[in-house]
Amino acid sequence: MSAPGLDSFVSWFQRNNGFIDTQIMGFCTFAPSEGGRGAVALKDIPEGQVLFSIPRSLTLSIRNSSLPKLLGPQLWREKQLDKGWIGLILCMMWENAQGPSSKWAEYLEILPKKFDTPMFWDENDLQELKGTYVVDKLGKEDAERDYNEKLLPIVRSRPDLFSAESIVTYYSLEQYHIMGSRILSRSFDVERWEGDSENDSDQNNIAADTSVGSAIDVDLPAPSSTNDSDPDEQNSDDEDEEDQVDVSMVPVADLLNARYGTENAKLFYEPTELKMLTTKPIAVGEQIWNTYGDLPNAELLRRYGHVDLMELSGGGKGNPGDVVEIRADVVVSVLFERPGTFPENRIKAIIDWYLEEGGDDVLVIEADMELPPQLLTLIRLFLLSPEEFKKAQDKGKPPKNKVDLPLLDIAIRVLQLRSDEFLTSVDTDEALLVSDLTLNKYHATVVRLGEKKILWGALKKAKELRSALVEQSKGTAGSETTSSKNKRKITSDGPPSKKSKK
Ligand SMILES: C[S@@+](CC[C@H](N)C(=O)[O-])C[C@H]1O[C@@H](n2cnc3c(N)ncnc32)[C@H](O)[C@@H]1O
Repeated sequence: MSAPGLDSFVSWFQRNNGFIDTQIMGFCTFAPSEGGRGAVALKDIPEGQVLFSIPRSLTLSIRNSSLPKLLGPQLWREKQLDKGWIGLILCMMWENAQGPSSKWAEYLEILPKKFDTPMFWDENDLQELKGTYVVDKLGKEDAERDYNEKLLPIVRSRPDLFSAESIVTYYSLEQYHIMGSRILSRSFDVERWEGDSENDSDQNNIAADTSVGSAIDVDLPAPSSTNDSDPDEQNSDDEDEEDQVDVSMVPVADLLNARYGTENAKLFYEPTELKMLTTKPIAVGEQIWNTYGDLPNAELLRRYGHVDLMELSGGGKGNPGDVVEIRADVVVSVLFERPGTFPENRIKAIIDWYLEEGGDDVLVIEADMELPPQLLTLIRLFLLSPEEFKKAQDKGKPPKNKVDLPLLDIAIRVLQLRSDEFLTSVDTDEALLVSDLTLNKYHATVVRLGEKKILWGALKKAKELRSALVEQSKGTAGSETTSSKNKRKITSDGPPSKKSKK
């Protein structure tokens, strides 16, 4: 079974030593809400079965493309083409410009040229995402700056490799966005294998692969990191980790769709090849899913151009992985609403210390709608006396957190201000979802509705907790002079973790 247009790609894959178990798996076109083109089980498949395998030499990465060698390794490094995605984008543009003579011609032919991601939306549709942080994360301006200031000068400086005519067709800004979006929605972080070196790219690898492969126990594959690469993550401080993976386009593996909680196949890395194995039994006729980490709809939309909508255990539809992010500056806005109470220089000193200590500048409310411990920790810092704050600094961690009325009042106001960033109500969006919407507007409505439901659920919980505390304080008034009984100890995450900030 094959989806339309895949025949010459599949032949190319098999000719180049790719393996697909065509007895048990085929390609077909599912409904758009099921991912469109994808893979289907042709028989009942047990867990642990190899569905297909891809020789490492067939993955498209800066390691395997011929361009880095032609440009020269020194220039490649000088221009930082080995950092982030820009090098891979250039390689993909280059391979595309080689037409049928590219090793990946048949593969490039089946990759999408159009995307439903907000990167390609007009202003009107982007407005629909107001309240979510999706638009701020698109990185469109950064991408365009990289194109104009990094990629284009390199291309223009080597007319021997990039002719003037080819620049217009193959190295345009439009192509840059297309290649970037292909990487965002389909690439894998492929772990390197032992014996790998800067110089052993392309077909020369085959011999090295074989010798390395024979020395490694291939029966014990390491679990893959699925295709969750992102330039933000690529540019992380963790250089060591970055050195261990190649962001790669992986033919066939990237034909599998994803849906929350449904993963039944996963990519495993071996010395000479990558193998897609079933992680659960799959019944005949079922879709084969390689889910990318059960992401919230905002991230699914930004990276892949789709959303997950399913029946939720508590009723209604949504994505159980949804979250709401709150920037720390919303907390600061609440403090500024109380002039004189929180002097500006004190706010700044506290925020600086909190960030230095590894506090996140974005606080995340998850689907359980609980107030994030980091949000409470941050608010608590502002409520400390100067002496208490000094003590916290000396100790290198904030004091143990407790929820009391002053803290809860600020938290409630933070949630209200964050809610005000959305233009529509839950009811309005629910009504919109059953009306006739364009795909982009439908996606935007699903994303913001999911976030608002969590936000408003959290607000409701926080208000209920406040009422309970007020009641409690009435009950204990007179019998206690301290407010210690008014405070409910929350499960604190202790000091902020030293995680990298995004
Ligand atoms: C890795 S590719 C999967 C194969 C892809 N359907 C194809 O035709 O090449 C990821 C893309 O597939 C689509 N997709 C995957 N899972 C989906 C889902 N659950 N619902 C809708 N679209 C999905 C999205 O367009 C996404 O960007």
